[in-house]
Amino acid sequence: MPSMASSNSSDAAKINQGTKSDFIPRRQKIEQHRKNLPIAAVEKRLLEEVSNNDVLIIVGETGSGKTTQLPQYLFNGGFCRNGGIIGITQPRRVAAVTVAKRVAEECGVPLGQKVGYAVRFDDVTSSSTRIKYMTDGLLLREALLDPYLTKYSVIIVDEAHERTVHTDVLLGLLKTVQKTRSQGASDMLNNDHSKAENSMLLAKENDGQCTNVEKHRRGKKLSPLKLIIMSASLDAKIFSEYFGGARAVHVQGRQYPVDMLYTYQPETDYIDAALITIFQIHLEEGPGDILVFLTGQEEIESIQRLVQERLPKLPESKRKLLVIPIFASLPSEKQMKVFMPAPIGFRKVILATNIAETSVTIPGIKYVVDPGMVKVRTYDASTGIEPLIIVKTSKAQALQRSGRAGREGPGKCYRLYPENEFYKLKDSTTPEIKRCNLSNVILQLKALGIDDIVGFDFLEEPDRMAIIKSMELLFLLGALTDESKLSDPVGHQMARLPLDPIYSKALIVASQFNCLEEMLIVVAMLSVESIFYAPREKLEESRTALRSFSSPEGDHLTLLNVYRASEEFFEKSKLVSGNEKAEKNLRKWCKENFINSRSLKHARDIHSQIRKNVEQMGLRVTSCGDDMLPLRRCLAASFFLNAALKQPDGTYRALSSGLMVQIHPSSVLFRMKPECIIFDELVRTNQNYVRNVTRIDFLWLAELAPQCYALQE
Ligand SMILES: Nc1ncnc2c1ncn2[C@@H]1O[C@H](COP(=O)(O)OP(=O)(O)OP(=O)(O)O)[C@@H](O)[C@H]1O
Repeated sequence: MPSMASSNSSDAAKINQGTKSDFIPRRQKIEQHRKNLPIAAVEKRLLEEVSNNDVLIIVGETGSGKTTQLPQYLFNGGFCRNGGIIGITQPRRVAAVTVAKRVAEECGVPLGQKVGYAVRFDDVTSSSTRIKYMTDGLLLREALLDPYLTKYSVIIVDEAHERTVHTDVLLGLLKTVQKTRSQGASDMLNNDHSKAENSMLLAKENDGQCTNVEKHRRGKKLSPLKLIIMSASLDAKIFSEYFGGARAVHVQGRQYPVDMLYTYQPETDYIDAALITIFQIHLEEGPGDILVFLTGQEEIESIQRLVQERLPKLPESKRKLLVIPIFASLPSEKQMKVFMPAPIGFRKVILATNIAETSVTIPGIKYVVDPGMVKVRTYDASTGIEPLIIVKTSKAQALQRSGRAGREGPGKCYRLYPENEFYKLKDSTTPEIKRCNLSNVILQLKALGIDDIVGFDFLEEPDRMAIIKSMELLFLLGALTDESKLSDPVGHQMARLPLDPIYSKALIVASQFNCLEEMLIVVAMLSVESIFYAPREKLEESRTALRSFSSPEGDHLTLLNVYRASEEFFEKSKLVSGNEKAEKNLRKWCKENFINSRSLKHARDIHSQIRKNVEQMGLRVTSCGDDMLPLRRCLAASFFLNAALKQPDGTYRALSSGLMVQIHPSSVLFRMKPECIIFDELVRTNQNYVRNVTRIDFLWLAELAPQCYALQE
């Protein structure tokens, strides 16, 4: 058992927790709760600050009420007058959804009316929505259709300390939007350029050719935009400087104290230490649920298995422990399970990735276990590889994690490292923009009309090499012209699809190769994690199951076979037993075939969503039937940057980076080793492995991607 030292580092002011009876109606309880939040004491002052400052930075402790309360104060303070919307961005969809639900409840309105949310593929808002929670990525996409974000009177960028690439780009964009909007539309319509533009647009509108954006621009009066940047652990200075010395205010006080505990010694195996700590809390501490932060699905599933294996060894009275996982690739209805109360007498243990790190309040959580590790994607511009690596969290992340306790009553946070290690952690996380492939961002900026990427006013400039490499990739995919402008129609179509540029390209090419029906399935299946699972004790059986789907042409076609087989089974089952029973039967079918039913369900959802997208764009959804040649050629025509050639020793050379790679053992082509392949991703463990691989003909590369391969013949 890791021995823990308690620290009084929590300087939290304990405020009246109330000992009211549970019989008080829920609404009254919520009202009482709202009044007790630290932010409530400064409501009036905050409203004045927002009125007096166009940009305001708010820093306040976790749980003080920023995310849920400030939008309501602004609404009541008249900031939605004239129909303006208060938009609040979150780095993660689970936060946007759950906070919106909570705020709708606090306001006593149905979700989707006054209070709503919008995340990729899920919009729960209406024309009456005035408080809208959304992901930062979604607001960026909205800017494509409404470049001045005219429907918003206030935009709050929440959890800005996370510095996601979307938050960083959004801040740059908002800076320009705010400037333009404060100059006002009267200005726009009065200067000569705008007058000329206006009459041109009027003519177009009369001819019925005006787009929505243009209609909007024509004669629309722009009102000023208020911008608020918020976090619990924000380096206010960098944001303040970026916005020309913007005002920063601090909201003091925390709702409940959180007792911090550290180990005496560093832990050699944090998984084992987490497992022991879960049982230590369960057996020795009072009631309250446990939230454990892990780095990914694999770790979560392994701890879930270990807890479940050990439970039967406990005395019967201690076996009521319910393990619930939450990670990004889990379908959203499964994610929502963590927010449901445990059955009476049970304690919940939530195993989460950093998806549950910021903004969310998970009811019942009293104990947080933080091993101090996180998985991050990095980007090596010279090779184009984006390896996922496990690193120590920053101080900001550690604070956010501990902040998930102490939201409904006093809490405890178990950091599985010594206290002095905490002080050695980096203050904040390296901004994602400095460690990611920028092709998606560049595509979006270009679609917004921002052509000079290097000259864009970034909060922190990305690496030049990363910009150049990403532009090169977009150029080779045909999204950019020789002048680095968005190409028509391919570049514009790619920007409209909410997918990685290579996947978008694959869908666009597939419509020309008459295999879009199949490519939609392949892209949906590639977008989810681990379709197959192979339990150690049933390795042989799972291999046999996989063989029944496997295609000698490779993994993409194998994934297609799985999807088609599952659809066929589902449709037949639905005819016989109805929809609900068919869903249940499908889960059973998945289990028998060693397929991860959660991942398959997620792929089905993504499939129907992207199908809608391509149909709206007017792409032809036709099928190549049983002839898989067009699909493989289409994969070559879109994944050509991920092509590799077999070497005499059986390894492969990736053609665009020159890296030596091997086919991952999970691939159906692992033993077959065809001459030439394309792959979906390159992962670096002890070796460079390529995953999701398809056999192609080397000559197709020169034919289908001459911009890349013609000269190499
Ligand atoms: N879904 C919920 N269920 C129950 N209580 C909630 C819920 N959401 C919020 N609360 C309560 O409201 C308080 C304030 O939450 P809010 O998210 O506004 O704080 P915050 O200051 O934005 O915190 P953070 O910086 O961690 O996001 C929480 O501490 C919790 O007590």
